[in-house]
Amino acid sequence: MTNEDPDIFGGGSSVLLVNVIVNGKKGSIYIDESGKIGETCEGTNAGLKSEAEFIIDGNGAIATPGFTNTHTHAAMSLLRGYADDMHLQQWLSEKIWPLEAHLTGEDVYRGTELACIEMIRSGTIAFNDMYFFMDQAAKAVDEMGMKAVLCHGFIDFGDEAKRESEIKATEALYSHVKGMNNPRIKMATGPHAPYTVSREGLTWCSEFSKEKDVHLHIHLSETETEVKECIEQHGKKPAELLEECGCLTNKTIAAHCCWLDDAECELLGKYGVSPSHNPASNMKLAGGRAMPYQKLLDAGANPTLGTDGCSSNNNLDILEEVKFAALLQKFFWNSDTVLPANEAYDMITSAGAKALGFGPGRIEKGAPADIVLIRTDVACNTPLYNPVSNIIYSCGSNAVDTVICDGRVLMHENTIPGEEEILKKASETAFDLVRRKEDAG
Ligand SMILES: CSC[C@H]1O[C@@H](n2cnc3c(O)ncnc32)[C@H](O)[C@@H]1O
Ligand SMILES: [Zn+2]
Repeated sequence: MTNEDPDIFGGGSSVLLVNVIVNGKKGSIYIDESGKIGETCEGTNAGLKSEAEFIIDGNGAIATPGFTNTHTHAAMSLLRGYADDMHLQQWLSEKIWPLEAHLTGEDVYRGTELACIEMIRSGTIAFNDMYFFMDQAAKAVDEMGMKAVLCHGFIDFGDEAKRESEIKATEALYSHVKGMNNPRIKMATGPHAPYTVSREGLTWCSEFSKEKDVHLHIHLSETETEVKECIEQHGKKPAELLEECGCLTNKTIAAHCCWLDDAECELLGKYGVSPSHNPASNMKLAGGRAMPYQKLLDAGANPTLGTDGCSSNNNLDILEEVKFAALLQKFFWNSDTVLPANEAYDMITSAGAKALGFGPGRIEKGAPADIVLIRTDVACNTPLYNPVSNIIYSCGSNAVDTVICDGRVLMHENTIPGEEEILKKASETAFDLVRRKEDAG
């Protein structure tokens, strides 16, 4: 592949991808100035060469739809390696929340930039994010050229004053994102979890989501303890509580979903919820159970994949995650056929894109040009009997060569403009955050 002109990163240009494998055949893809796929065809399509401002020779690369990460806390990239090998509640209350209390908007901006770099490197073009100072996350996403659904993590612990401030933060994010007028960036409501948000808070979030037609992003049934406590406190299982509060819709993304029982899977299916499977985080925090993927799919839900934050994973590599998902499902449910490669691939392409409302997640005429080129001239892609099998099971992120989001080239020939400076700033910011916490005692 050649990168003769650095302006290839600018966006707003027509690009012709030649010599790529697209939908299983050797061919070309034309991307128009508006960032849409104009045409895909077999062969080199010499006719279109004269129209395109840039030509990228894929040198036999696989052209795949860009990947979607449906659950993360991007700026937690700054907390990578800060607290490992702990029980979830202890990890959150003793290490993570005390450090997060010192976060600033600048931290979230730098952490989200770093997260974008990491996600782009694994072929991710869109993500669903829950954290704090989300106007700063939005600024980073805007500059990095990715797509994201952003929510302020809403926690009230049943306290009315806290609820009022969370409502204000959510409303402020709504106005901010609306004002940005960037179709790649959307907001959602983000009730953190049934164990951290009151019924009133959950109901407010569901009503606001419906009124504004935005997504709702929540953690659901990650641990057995939270399920038991929900039944003790509310006399209901967590998914039933969410139904009662209006939180289950086809714009709901529910992270983890490990401990759902059959009836709760049916509920998520009935409302067309998108569960986000987070296998690395669940294994690391020893959640004890894998998301019931097959039950959710059969019930009509839209299972997708997320990495969770960098403190419980500890990276944002969706290709590593998808392999974990395909393996964990088989291991935990003792079935060698559950979550086959083609379904795992759907989770990170079409299902993920559907969950966030970012196009079909397929390479087809008229779709947003969200395209990733994966090198085939590397050991892990040799031989290439089945591109989808290799993407899920063998190739890994170091085979990702070029990433295009809405027609804008974000990475080309393994290069992301500005990466060195972003890593430097993120490292300084992370150490400064920990120093501020230590200084405060
Ligand atoms: C209020 S913003 C999001 C909030 O969630 C915390 N978090 C990160 N990972 C997890 C997890 O696996 N379960 C529950 N909560 C998690 C994060 O640290 C933020 O405080
Ligand atoms: Zn999470």
